[in-house]
Amino acid sequence: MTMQIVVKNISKDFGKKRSTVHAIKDFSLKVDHGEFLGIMGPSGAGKTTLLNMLSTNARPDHGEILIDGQDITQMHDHQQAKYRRKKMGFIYQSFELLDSLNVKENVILPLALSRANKKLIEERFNYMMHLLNIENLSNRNIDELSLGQRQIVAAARALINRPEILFADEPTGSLDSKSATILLNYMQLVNQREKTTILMATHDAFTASYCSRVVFIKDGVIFSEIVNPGNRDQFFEQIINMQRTIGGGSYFNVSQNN
Ligand SMILES: Nc1ncnc2c1ncn2[C@@H]1O[C@H](COP(=O)(O)OP(=O)(O)OP(=O)(O)O)[C@@H](O)[C@H]1O
Repeated sequence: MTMQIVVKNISKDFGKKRSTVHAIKDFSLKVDHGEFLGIMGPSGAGKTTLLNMLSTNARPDHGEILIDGQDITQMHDHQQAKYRRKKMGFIYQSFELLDSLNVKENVILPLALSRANKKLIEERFNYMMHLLNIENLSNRNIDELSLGQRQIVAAARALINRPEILFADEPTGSLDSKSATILLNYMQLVNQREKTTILMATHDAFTASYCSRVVFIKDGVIFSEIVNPGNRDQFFEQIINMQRTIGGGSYFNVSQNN
């Protein structure tokens, strides 16, 4: 695999002088093409701030973020917006599906916005619905779907324009364990079939056990990392142990999905 993302010494502060929060501190990271990377750490560790900077939704105060050699922090806002539309997909806990549109209209939205031709839109739509096994939901309204179904539909929308990088922030946060498992299996499938790089922040050890590597953040810096040994149960145990080492109290959810 080749290097896709190179983060060099980025930092991000919030607030004014006296009450400054150093959310991310002199942070460096490398991610290969096709990795499924988990980002874990206690509440307030900086996970969301990091994902926001990697996805051009926030700018670091210092440092560089190279994606395939290009420093995305140096782009103008409109260039970043175009870059996001073309290369990135997003799955967040809150879905952000539009209630006024049906499933199909929601899923094809990213392609429709980038004015793709109709044939391509139909092809990609059919492929995604088939891949995620939700063809039967095409004509439903969003308010007729279960939480789990909404999350899978949100995943289909995030993936329809074949993003090179998929960002997921607590994607299983509002799902029961069955729906979470279904979504994670699909994410893994997409990672393997489409070679999509996935960057996922989560508190949940079961969710993280689907990753190929997990980095643990504490107080804005990398605390440690673990590579999946090729066995999910074993990886799960290693993740739980690392969570215990880092601390962060009961906020870590180690049992819900297992
Ligand atoms: N817009 C903001 N304004 C001020 N402080 C912020 C802002 N966004 C984040 N922070 C602070 O930066 C630190 C890192 O927050 P961040 O949301 O990245 O953590 P996190 O690891 O994602 O936490 P959680 O697991 O609770 O979502 C926290 O101390 C947070 O309070």
